[in-house]
Amino acid sequence: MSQTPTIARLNTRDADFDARLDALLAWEGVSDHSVAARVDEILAAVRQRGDAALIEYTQRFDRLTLSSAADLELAGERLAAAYAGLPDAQRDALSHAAERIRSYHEQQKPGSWHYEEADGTLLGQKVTPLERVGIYVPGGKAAYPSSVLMNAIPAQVAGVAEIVMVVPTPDGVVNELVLAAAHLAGVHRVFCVGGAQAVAALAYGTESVPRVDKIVGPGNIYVATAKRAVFGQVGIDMIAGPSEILVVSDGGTDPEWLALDLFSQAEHDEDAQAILVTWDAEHLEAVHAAIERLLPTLERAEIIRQSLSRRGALVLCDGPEQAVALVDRIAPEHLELSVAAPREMAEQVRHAGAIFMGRYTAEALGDYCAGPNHVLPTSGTARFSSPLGVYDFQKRSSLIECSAAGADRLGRTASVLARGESLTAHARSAESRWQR
Ligand SMILES: NC(=O)c1ccc[n+]([C@@H]2O[C@H](COP(=O)([O-])OP(=O)(O)OC[C@H]3O[C@@H](n4cnc5c(N)ncnc54)[C@H](O)[C@@H]3O)[C@@H](O)[C@H]2O)c1
Ligand SMILES: N[C@H](CO)Cc1c[nH]c[nH+]1
Ligand SMILES: [Zn+2]
Repeated sequence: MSQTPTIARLNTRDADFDARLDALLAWEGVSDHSVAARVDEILAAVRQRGDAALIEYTQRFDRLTLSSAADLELAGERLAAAYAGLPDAQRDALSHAAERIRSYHEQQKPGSWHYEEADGTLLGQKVTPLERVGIYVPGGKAAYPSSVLMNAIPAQVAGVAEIVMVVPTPDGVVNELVLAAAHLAGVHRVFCVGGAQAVAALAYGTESVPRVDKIVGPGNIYVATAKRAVFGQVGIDMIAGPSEILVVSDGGTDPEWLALDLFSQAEHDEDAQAILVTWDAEHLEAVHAAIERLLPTLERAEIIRQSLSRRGALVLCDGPEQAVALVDRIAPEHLELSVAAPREMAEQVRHAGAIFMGRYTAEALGDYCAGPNHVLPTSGTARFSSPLGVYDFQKRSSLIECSAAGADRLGRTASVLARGESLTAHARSAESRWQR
């Protein structure tokens, strides 16, 4: 009986390489009709029946029975108590991570700007924080206090007035670190709901959950599909689905380090993706051997095994240039450049959510405390999306103030263009301010 291999082996020289890689990259869930149909049904139910539907779905998918809608929300004192009750080591680590994330995001803060032309006309851009945002913190297969910090801190730095957090608490199990992180990061309200129903509640509002202006944060296929579906009703940040890592190695890094780096993302979800690309055939064998050796030692071995066998790959390519071309084709969420000259290689890369440079930079450090955001575009959307940042929590308004002379000068150009469009009311509006 043939056994499913732990991880696929691909060679760019094989005739079926492109087809096999494309099949691995296709994230089934995104186009899966049954997921989309279920999400549509959930969104419609929450939109129509509000809290009642939210309670039903929470019972069905998170096995949490709530006696009333009021139980959906956790009080601020509960968050503060969680923070106060943490062991010192956890409180210190959370604070250290929060400080580093805050410092990094402070650098992103764009200000309003304007300039004046010679005739006194002023042009500019006013930056305004969003009023109320919803942050989705995943919680189905693992608890993510780090995601609380990564979502809430940039919102706070941007000056958002109200941060509403949703997080599933399967079987009613509340994670103290998640609550403590919410307290530390200045989250205003926390609701114990997850999945598509939580996204629906934030998008449409229910009797208990306030409707928000934008929903941000990562989640599984139900969350990602729901965010895509409500876009337009509310803003969304990006599609941040199951985690991904692409490691490019020149053969000089300890194979066990790389095996663990691949595991670190594979352990998130059976749908997560971990890929190694190298042009050193012996090294590929060594990483493969390290995977087989270390996998049984991991607590989440079963999730990792499924993720690696379904969506993982060890790819042998011809050299660094081909490796960079593969990176751009895959556009991974996380890219590790485990090579001798990582900065030079990073300059060649166009598409990746975050680039981790050098043999010592384990992607896991970025997940928790390096400082940059860990909410990143997945499934190839790094081609056009960026990491979650302060800019996601702000919007911009253009500023225009014409002097009398400026109104005359611009009015003459506008008049010609408006008449060219046969929009004569526009033309006459501009002409009415001419100085004659
Ligand atoms: N891209 C990023 O920045 C980033 C960061 C952290 C985590 N992640 C990813 O987020 C995901 C978290 O997933 P998770 O499952 O642990 O938590 P989750 O909170 O995203 O999903 C749990 C919810 O999914 C819903 N659900 C589960 N099965 C369902 C079903 N059969 N039908 C309808 N709804 C169902 C339930 O409502 C449940 O509350 C992982 O894929 C992880 O890799 C991504
Ligand atoms: N790797 C995840 C983003 O894809 C973030 C995370 C949180 N905790 C651990 N990892
Ligand atoms: Zn991670």
